[in-house]
Amino acid sequence: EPNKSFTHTRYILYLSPVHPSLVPGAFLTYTRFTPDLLQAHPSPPSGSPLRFTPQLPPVPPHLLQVLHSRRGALQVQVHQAPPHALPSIALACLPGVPAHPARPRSAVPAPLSRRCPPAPGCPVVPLSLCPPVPVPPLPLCAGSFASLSAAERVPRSGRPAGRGEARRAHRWRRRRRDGSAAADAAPRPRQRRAGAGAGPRGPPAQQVPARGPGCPLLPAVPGAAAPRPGGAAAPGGAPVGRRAGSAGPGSGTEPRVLVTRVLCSEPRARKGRVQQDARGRWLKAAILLLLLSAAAGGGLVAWNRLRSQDGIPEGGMPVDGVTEGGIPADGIPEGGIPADGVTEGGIPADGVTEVLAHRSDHLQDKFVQVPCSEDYESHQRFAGCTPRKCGRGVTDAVITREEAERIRRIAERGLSLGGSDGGASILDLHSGALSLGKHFVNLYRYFGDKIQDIFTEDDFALYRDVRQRIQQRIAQVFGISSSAMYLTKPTFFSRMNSTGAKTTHDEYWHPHVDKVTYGSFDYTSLLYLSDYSKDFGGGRFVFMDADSNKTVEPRAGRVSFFTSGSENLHRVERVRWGTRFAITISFTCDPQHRIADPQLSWGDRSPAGGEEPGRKLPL
Ligand SMILES: O=C(O)CCC(=O)C(=O)O
Ligand SMILES: [Fe+2]
Repeated sequence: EPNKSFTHTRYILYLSPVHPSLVPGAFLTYTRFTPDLLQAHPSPPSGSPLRFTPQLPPVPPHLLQVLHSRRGALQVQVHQAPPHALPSIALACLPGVPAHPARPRSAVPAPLSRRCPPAPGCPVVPLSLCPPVPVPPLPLCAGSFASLSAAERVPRSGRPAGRGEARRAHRWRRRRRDGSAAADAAPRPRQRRAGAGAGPRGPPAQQVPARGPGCPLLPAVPGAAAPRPGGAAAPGGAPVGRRAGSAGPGSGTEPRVLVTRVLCSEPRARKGRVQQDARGRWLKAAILLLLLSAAAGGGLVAWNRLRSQDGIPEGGMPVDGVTEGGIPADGIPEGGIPADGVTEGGIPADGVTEVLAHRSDHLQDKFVQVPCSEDYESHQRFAGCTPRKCGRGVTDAVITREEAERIRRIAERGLSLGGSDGGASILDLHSGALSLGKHFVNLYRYFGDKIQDIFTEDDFALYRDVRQRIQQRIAQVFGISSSAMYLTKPTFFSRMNSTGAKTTHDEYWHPHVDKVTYGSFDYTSLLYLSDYSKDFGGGRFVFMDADSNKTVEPRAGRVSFFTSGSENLHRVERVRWGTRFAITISFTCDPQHRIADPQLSWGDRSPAGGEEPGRKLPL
């Protein structure tokens, strides 16, 4: 429902542990609005084979951010940039996953649904088609948001809403027409169930109590007392909730999934209604005056800081449709409206962003340990390799700037043969993939033995040497054996600039978890080949932690490495100007996903010949 008063919305999906399909190690998946960006989020062992599908248009993908995933609950945030409508969410069962509690872990499907063929074998069935199972009522907790004032149930697919539901929806509409604050705060009953073609949704129904400290996130209580929305205003705003479970006659005992929508910012209109006395106004004016004089004095300092921090080029302001202040010419700042203190990718505008590595630093060894996520538990563990210690490190002491320069020239030469129409091009010497226009070609097939005019043995030797040194450093820092970890795919050069994306492949700025996105990764490393704020602006790497963001400013020769699970959710800021080069070098603990170092001879593919680019190495 378009609502200009709100800037972002949180959906909290509570996965009922009583769902019949709950099996250890099953997966919750979500999409980022476009099917080909379909990503799976491996849920913890008690997870649910539920598919979470925000509707495709009209909210652009970069407005969705997975905030949090925990046993039984996934929290996503949608940054709403008016006039985009809020997305709908459809939840669906993945049939074919037998409801068998004793299902062995090893039989769990691969976590990446991109690898799961959409059909047959992996059809998405709307939640409402899942077999209803009566469950005992459970106590309801409302999460950390203080007052969820409204919730609603989803009628079963194909079944028209009951008369009670229709009546309540009507009442809601009437309140809304009357302009009551309660209706403002309440979600509009949905007309269609997302993705399922279902009839009208239930009305706003329940007010749930504030969650006490230590109150766990629990699924919905069927048939819980259901005061009307608007009864209790949230402190500091009017968050509203939306619940979806199976509804209908008897459905009070069939909660399966609870979707809570929390509108996180206060309606602006309300702020305007706040009375201010004359003293308050005078105080405001005085503060403003103070701020203005401080701003005048500090302007120069701020400008200089901005130049170095945000990578504004010496020659002036960024180009390519990006205006001063980083607001693209389309009027919507990158990632939506940064009201409510949040900008794209959840970087809080209130300064809760720490710099892990400044471009100007020369870091010997920086390492920050973070608790491992449970992601590794849903995969086979490999002794001496699978992360037990998780974290992120940055070093400028493994690869020299000269070596980075040479590697960068390899990337430039390779990418000069192709290049994406959009802002992100890749060159994967292992698989041969090279961006070309809106597609990829195979370098080795396309250019054959001409490859040897482009790259030399020395280039490939340096590439190998560099990756081996990075591998050794990772092994040393994480206390594992270098020989127990293997290069995996994709390992690739990236070239990013401020050209607008032409395909989803160009959208490199989305928050993601490498283990989810790429499957086989256990350790990710990035070797930067150009300098932030000198060669390009924007394009910082951002670890997105729950409490703050931590940035790594690229610098030629800088190696950033981290465990690939969701303890290291991250994104790359959009490049504002210039060109950014990097290599993503990835490692796996699973020998099955091992790949070979690239060979120049791959360009000379005799029928008998040699290893296939990108082919997995035999065990
Ligand atoms: O280039 C970067 O800084 C990060 C790239 C990245 O996140 C990835 O390749 O998965
Ligand atoms: Fe990544």
